[in-house]
Amino acid sequence: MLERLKKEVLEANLALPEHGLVTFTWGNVSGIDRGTGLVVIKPSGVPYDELQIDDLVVLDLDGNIVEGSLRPSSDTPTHLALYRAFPQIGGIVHTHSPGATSWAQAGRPIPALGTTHADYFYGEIPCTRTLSQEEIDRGYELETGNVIIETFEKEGLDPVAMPGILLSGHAPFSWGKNANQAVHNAVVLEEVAKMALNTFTLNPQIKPIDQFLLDKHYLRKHGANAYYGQK
Ligand SMILES: O=C(CO)[C@@H](O)[C@H](O)COP(=O)(O)O
Repeated sequence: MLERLKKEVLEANLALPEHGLVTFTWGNVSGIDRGTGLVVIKPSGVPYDELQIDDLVVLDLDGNIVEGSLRPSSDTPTHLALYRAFPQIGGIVHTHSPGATSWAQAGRPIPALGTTHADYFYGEIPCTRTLSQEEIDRGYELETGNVIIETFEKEGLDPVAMPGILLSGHAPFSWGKNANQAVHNAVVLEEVAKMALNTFTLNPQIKPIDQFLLDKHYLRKHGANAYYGQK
């Protein structure tokens, strides 16, 4: 079942330690087949160097396990909530990458301080509010998804133009049209988080880049008039 998607999700999970985004079993990647509505996700707590394709878990969007003998990632409810709310996305990554996690723990959004940021994220990378005790008691991972969705609705954000977010006190989630693009965006989020930390150290008074420069860089890579690369 879903062999091609499973292969893509396995390779995307194995790319996390390759890019230095995870330590031990931290983090997870999933992908969705929009035709069937089935999601493939990493099993919970399995070391990446032991992960096999048959360990992956297949679920429907209600969280029912369709295939797999292992327990799915503990973050599965978050992934499923985002797939239900954001039909444009096909892959999701969660990590505790140190740079982005530092901003999340500080409860601060990452401002667009340069063109590297602007190439991938159309503006400030948002940070959610913290969850209440009641929300945590209701279901931490599901409410984590809900607070991400709430943030996007409140700030009027497009999940395609803003393929990531910071969970206050926790760590980042990134996404894309598929698992591989979600990993790419997770790598970029970590890079721009580290760059922003260093930029503020060099110049604490730094301000976000001008809107026209943000537009120039984002729109040269995305949208109908994109001209970057060989597409
Ligand atoms: O955020 C956390 C733990 O705080 C999780 O994302 C773990 O980092 C990975 O959990 P599994 O996917 O292995 O259940």
